[in-house]
Parts: sequence; structure tokens; C-alpha cells
Amino acid sequence: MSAQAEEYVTEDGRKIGGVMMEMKNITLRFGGVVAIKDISFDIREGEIRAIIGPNGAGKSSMLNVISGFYNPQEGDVIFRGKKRPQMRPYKVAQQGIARTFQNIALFEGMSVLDNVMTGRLTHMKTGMFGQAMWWGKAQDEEVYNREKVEEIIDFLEIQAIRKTPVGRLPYGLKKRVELARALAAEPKLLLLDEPMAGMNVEEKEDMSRFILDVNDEFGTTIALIEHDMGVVMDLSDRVVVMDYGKKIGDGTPDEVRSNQEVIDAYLGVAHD
Ligand SMILES: Nc1ncnc2c1ncn2[C@@H]1O[C@H](COP(=O)(O)OP(=O)(O)OP(=O)(O)O)[C@@H](O)[C@H]1O
Repeated sequence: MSAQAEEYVTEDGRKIGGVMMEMKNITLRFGGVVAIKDISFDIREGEIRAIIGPNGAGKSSMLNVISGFYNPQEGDVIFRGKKRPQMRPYKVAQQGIARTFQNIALFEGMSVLDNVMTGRLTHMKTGMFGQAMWWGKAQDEEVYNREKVEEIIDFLEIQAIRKTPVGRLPYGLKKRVELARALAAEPKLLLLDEPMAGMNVEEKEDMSRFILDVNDEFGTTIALIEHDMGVVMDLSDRVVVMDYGKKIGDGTPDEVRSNQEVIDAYLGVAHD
């Protein structure tokens, strides 16, 4: 556990609040494979929290538990003080949790704008029937959703490509569009699965800046999986380290860097 037990302000002036999400004694099995073994950790309001570890350590499985995609066989997920019952991922999304994927999951034939618009779906109240019956209200909602989406497109500096089909974009920009779509949901907790994977140095710098800006500007809490240790140590307030489904480290970047078990299992060995 990290030294910071109370709310605190980071060196760069960001406010970290109380516990937003608590993972308590989580165990997740796939048949005979134990992907997560009795892991507990928390995510605090406003922080950037990383999950690191070697391939197959269970990081994606953990992100999928947080997003409600997998239900652990044991343990509790506590969100803002309440135990979360087993629920479908779209219900979890409605609670304010959005994510991006390790392998980009966008609609390649659709424009950037339309892709980002799909991120608003959790906020749309009227639906198609309502739109037919109650045209005025649906139209107001559409205008509001458009404004939100345009705001995010400006924020992530993708105005110039807003009409471009996503399939034509280079990899780094697709990753940014995926971030835009997740942000369009106005999440309280944003989950990023390897946001830097496959990027060159310049693209990584851009993505790091956007992640920090999102956290700073919107106060969004962020949990991310990432293999680039330079990025992880620069961005994160605290880091959880997993190995073979177990938690072997948890703390500030400095604490984790000097943890011998973490060095032996991960930091001291070459990885992608
Ligand atoms: N849907 C699944 N069915 C069966 N086994 C799975 C499934 N998903 C993950 N596993 C297994 O669970 C373990 C943890 O996998 P997971 O993908 O969570 O690790 P990871 O740390 O995210 O790895 P990577 O860094 O390679 O993405 C592995 O042994 C993996 O083979």
C-alpha cells in the first residue's frame, strides 16, 4: 500500500481524493486457469493508476473485471462506497466507466465524427421510438450531444480529420479517436488498455500529453495498462504490479521501482 492514506495534492498541483473503486480479494478463473488470484487494490478519485506486469500476468483480465465484462468468482468490486452487484457491461458504462481496447475497436468505414458520436449512446435517453414520438426533445438532445462531441474533437485536436473514415487514418490517430469516443461518454473512470502500444516516440508523447490533459481538465480518474515503463512512471500516481495473477507490488512509481520482487519479475528483464 502506498504512503498516501488521505486525500492529497500532487507535486504538480492535482487533487487526489478518497477511494473511488475498491477491488477486494478478486479471484478470476477460466476453467483451470487462475487469471487473478486474490488481488486487492483501490483507485482514488482523480488519480492516474497503472497496472503493469509481464505478458499473461492478468492485467487485461483485471481491466475486464473493472469494466464489468468479466464477473470474478470471488471478491467484491466496490464503486463509490457501494458493492457493485453482478451487472452487464452497458450498465457499468452507465455508472460512468468507459474504456479503450488493446486492439482498436472502431467502426473503420464510419467517419471520425460518427465514431465519436457512438460514445454518447449511454447518454441518449429518447431512443428511436422517442425520436419518432417526441421530435422536439430528441432534437434538443441531438444538438447537445453534438456539442459535447465537438468539444472533445477540439480538445484532442482532431478537427482536421472529423469527416475522414477511420479506416484511412494512421495507427496513432486511430488510438486518439478511440480515446475521443471513450471521452464522449463523459466517464468518471476511464480505462485505457495499452494506450501507447504500436506507437512511435512522437505519438507516445502526444498521447501522454492528452492523458494528462484529460485528467487535469475534466478531473477524470484514469486506470491504464501499459508496457512502456518510461510512460508509466511519468504518468502514474500509483502503480499495481501483477505477476502470474498475483499482486507483487503496489505504490508510487518510486516505491515500485525499488521493490526487489518487481525488479526480479518485470523491471529487471527485457520486455516489449
Ligand atoms: N477468455 C479467456 N479464456 C481463457 N483464458 C484466458 C482468457 N483471458 C485470459 N486468459 C488467461 O488468463 C491469463 C491472464 O491473461 P491476461 O490477458 O489477463 O494477461 P495480461 O497481463 O493482460 O497479458 P498481456 O500483457 O499479454 O496482454 C493468461 O494465462 C491467459 O491465457
